Amino acid sequence: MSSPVPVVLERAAVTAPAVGGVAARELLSPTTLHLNDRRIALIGANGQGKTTLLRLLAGLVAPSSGSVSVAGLQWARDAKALRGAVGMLFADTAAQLIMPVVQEDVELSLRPRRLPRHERRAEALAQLRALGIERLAERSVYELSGGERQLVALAGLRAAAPRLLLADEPTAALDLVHRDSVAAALLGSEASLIVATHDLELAAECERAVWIHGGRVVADGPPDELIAAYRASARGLAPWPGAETGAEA
Ligand SMILES: Nc1ncnc2c1ncn2[C@@H]1O[C@H](COP(=O)(O)OP(=O)(O)OP(=O)(O)O)[C@@H](O)[C@H]1O
Repeated sequence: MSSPVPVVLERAAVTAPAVGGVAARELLSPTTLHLNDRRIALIGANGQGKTTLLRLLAGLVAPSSGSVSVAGLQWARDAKALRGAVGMLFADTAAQLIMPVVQEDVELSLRPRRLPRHERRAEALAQLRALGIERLAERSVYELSGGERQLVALAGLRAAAPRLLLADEPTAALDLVHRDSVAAALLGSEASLIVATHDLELAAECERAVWIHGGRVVADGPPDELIAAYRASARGLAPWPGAETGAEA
């Protein structure tokens, strides 16, 4: 197994600019994090900043202050190298599938590897088979269900073989059988994984969890401990982090 891809945030913050009459808003407070584990789960309630952090790591949003580096590289300087090294699976995969037919879409991800056509086809089919969706190979991407799209997008990402895989709610739309195959594919991948998820079973299988609340990292450590604390807050058995001190809940 390859060593984890180091991700370093030094007081990195994200601010959404003012739009029309809506004031600028800090989505992620200045955050310092050193992530160097193979499987990391981002947990927390809706709208607390998990996707914002993933978007920062994927280079989809620039830090408004501070810095972010992935494998020692920064998006502002090294975008070309990072594009090949980092892959993101979006929660809404509608925009992630580009080609009209499933197999062609997965093959597109294999282009940079410059394989002969027949090898590309075989590899694309192997990726679909690994997720239990070989039957979708000839289908139009426009006809797929939400869960099927999620699986095809993951097959394409795996084919691209990024070193760091960012996944936003990868199991949310899936039935139990496909949820298990996606969880196994993510957790068993050669790539380092940072996954934002409400699937606490998936989070529990990671090596480390980071709990994000109110745009801040409020806890960071072993998944079992963080999940127990998060459950207690979500069920009203403990205050939300920061609530005792009057910070935003
Ligand atoms: N471009 C933007 N402009 C303004 N606000 C934004 C923008 N993007 C996200 N937000 C807000 O930032 C907050 C955090 O959103 P984010 O998507 O990071 O949450 P999340 O923890 O991933 O939530 P969920 O579990 O619901 O996916 C939310 O209140 C969201 O409305």
